[in-house]
Amino acid sequence: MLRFSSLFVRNASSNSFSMPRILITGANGQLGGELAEALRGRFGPDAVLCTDIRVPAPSVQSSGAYFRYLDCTNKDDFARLVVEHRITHIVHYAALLSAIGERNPKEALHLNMRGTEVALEVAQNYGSVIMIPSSIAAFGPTTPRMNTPNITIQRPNTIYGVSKVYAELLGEYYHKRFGVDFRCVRYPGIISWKSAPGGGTTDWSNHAFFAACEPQSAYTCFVRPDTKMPLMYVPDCIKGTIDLMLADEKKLSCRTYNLNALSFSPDDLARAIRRHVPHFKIDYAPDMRQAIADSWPVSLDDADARRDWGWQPQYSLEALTADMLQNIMAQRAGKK
Ligand SMILES: NC(=O)c1ccc[n+]([C@@H]2O[C@H](COP(=O)([O-])OP(=O)(O)OC[C@H]3O[C@@H](n4cnc5c(N)ncnc54)[C@H](O)[C@@H]3O)[C@@H](O)[C@H]2O)c1
Ligand SMILES: C[C@@H](O)[C@H](N)C(=O)O
Repeated sequence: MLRFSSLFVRNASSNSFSMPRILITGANGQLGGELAEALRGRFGPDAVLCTDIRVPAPSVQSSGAYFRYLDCTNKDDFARLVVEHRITHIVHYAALLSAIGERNPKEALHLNMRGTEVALEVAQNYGSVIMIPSSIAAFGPTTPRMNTPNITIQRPNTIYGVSKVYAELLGEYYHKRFGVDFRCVRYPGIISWKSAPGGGTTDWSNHAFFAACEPQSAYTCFVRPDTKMPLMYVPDCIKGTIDLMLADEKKLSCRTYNLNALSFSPDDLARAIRRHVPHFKIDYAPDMRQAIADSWPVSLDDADARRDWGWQPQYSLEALTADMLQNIMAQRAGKK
């Protein structure tokens, strides 16, 4: 059920909060609804305000979270929602991802850069904690690809990657210069079944599961079979995000953290899917996304996140595969 923000305001009785009140930008994307649902489960029905420029996605509607229209590049509108809803935490998700960003570089430049600037300004002006996810896309072809360190060479060659480095550095600047409580995780490619991915280079890892559950059970993959990439199941991503958001500030030795979980290729995934769907077929037609994938890490060193705030992913490739297939099949049978 979709809820409306007038109820949200009615329950905000003072300016001091023992519970966080979290605004998510770009909440209609792959990750927003899942995060909203987890946060409401943890902090109660009034804890989350989802915002986006599209009508609420099914995952946002089923999360039960309040929804308001917000173009995150509009500073006045953004500030108004933060004030009216007594927001204590901002999760800035709105962005154009890697592949779609290369098709629309000027649009990506505006949304990803301006959106970040506005979100940080609002966080500074109203004292909100701000989480902005970065990505494996913040690395580039000259970065060490195996066990990529937290601090290393960052010379990405996509507009999305450039914008993620900008978000990391600008957030750290706002932290040092203005005391903004900026927190950032570099997500790998995220795999989920409730919402489709938004146009990235890791989308194959989602598409293959949905194709496997079609009657013909066949998928044509846009990167080569041996393209190993860092990937993660959405429950691990959401848990990591919330854990960092709530972590004791004194324990944070840095503001931007690598998060690692799994590394696998389309060929590895096809073998895992065939353990459940033996007739699954995969073939390959690499396109421009191959060059992007080849410029990104294979795995990340996430020792800092493990040490500082206890990051620990739960899902293996086998567990993720079984859970994805079971949920997609239940969804198709009308049971989800
Ligand atoms: N999904 C992944 O695999 C992944 C991996 C690494 C990092 N991330 C980061 O996590 C965040 C969320 O990713 P996602 O996969 O949910 O993205 P997505 O592309 O699925 O969703 C982005 C959302 O932003 C919204 N949006 C576009 N323009 C907007 C505007 N002007 N104002 C407000 N909203 C606007 C879109 O309508 C969309 O709902 C992004 O910052 C992304 O870079 C995602
Ligand atoms: C990796 C991540 O940022 C996104 N899934 C992309 O491929 O663009």
